[in-house]
Amino acid sequence: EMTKEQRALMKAIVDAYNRHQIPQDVAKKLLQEQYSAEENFLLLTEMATSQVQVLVEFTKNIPGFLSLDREDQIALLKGSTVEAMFLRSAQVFSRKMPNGHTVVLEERIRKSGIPDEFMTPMFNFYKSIGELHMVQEEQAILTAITILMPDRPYVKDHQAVERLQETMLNVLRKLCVLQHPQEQQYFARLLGRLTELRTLSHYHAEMLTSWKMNDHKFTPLLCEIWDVQ
Ligand SMILES: CC(C)c1onc(-c2c(Cl)cccc2Cl)c1COc1ccc(-c2ccc3c(C(=O)O)c[nH]c3c2)cc1
Repeated sequence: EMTKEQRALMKAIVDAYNRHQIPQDVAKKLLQEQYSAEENFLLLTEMATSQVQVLVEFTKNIPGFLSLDREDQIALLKGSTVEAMFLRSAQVFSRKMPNGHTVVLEERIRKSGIPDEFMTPMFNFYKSIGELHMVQEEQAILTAITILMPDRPYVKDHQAVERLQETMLNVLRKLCVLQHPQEQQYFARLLGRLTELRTLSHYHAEMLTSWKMNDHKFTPLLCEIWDVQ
């Protein structure tokens, strides 16, 4: 059973996860603008920039995050943004957005100059997340666990991050038993997705390089968080 503290922690994280979403007018743009590769790239850049802002706000609401060393907070954000955005966009796909967003988002990603060799692993990941049928609480806590990864580059106080992440892992483990009682290994499968996220973030670094080579422009926020340009 979950303790009172664990239930309070889960509520705080799920509320933050729901409170911070991409503004609807930005998400709606996916449906409106036309389909040139240039236009798609610009739209995805706008979505990513908006999503980074949403992630920063969500992260600040993770209990204990703001008590971490400031430089470690930055290191965790920089190190986890791509993975958290793969998780978030995967959830958008598995949510089967009502007004066809999913199809449009997939189309725009497929036609945005991303080299084909990254498409397969990316959409395999989206499929594997969809098959898990995560509940919202699991999505929110898994995102927090991804952000609180102690072995990100440049993290100094490894232990402080590990303590926070461990608290989240304990909540997630209990939540999985509650939500998927018939699936013994559900928790293990969820954590397996975090390994897949690491591979995707390596692919993403190569995607960035190939976009940079073709002189694609990013926003100042993305340049800062992804150390491009
Ligand atoms: C700079 C650009 C070209 C880029 O580089 N790598 C990636 C990239 C890609 Cl192409 C795939 C995965 C991860 C990244 Cl960073 C991207 C595009 O990133 C994103 C990030 C996030 C959304 C995203 C989030 C939420 C919602 C949402 C809702 O919540 O209601 C409704 N629509 C959503 C859309 C889309 C695209």
